Amino acid sequence: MTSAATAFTLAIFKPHLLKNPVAYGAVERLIKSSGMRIVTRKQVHLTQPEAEQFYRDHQGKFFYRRLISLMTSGPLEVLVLSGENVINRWRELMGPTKVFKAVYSNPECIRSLYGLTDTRNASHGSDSVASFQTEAALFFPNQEFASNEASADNCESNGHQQQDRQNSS
Ligand SMILES: Nc1ncnc2c1ncn2[C@@H]1O[C@H](COP(=O)(O)OP(=O)(O)OP(=O)(O)O)[C@@H](O)[C@H]1O
Repeated sequence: MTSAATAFTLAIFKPHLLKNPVAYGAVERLIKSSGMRIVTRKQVHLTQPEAEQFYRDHQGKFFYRRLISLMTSGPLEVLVLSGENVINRWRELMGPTKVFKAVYSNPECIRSLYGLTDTRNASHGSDSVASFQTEAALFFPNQEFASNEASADNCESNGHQQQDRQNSS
């Protein structure tokens, strides 16, 4: 059965979040308790050209170099999440881009709890369906993400298998 309400987003746990097992576990629990599903996930260590491609829209901004430096500083985890209105729900869970603002406006959000600076703000989330499609094509070029419950569920088990393979490699 096709569900128009099922959607996808691409989430990234930035390198400093991955290095903190307590924060990593807490964010994972937040995702699960919010009802979003983890469709697939993998850890990658971006090269400089890959990070520059991912953040090409920010080229020239004052924080661009430090952003590329952060995103290439160690492994990060990329996840595809699914669920109703998942783009907005994940962005809400993350909170505002700027950690200082996050702390005051939403003390329970991920960036408030685990962000260190405006750049090292713990996580990323697609901001639109078009962004999700571009980002998913970069990180999961051989996977299709179909908007129906059955394929999301199938993908979830595939995702665990993929994670298991990566953990064992
Ligand atoms: N003013 C800033 N100072 C320092 N770093 C910034 C600033 N604005 C954005 N960044 C960094 O660039 C990333 C991308 O910025 P963008 O404006 O797209 O924010 P966002 O949509 O909230 O975050 P993301 O795209 O990572 O989900 C941010 O997550 C943050 O790491």
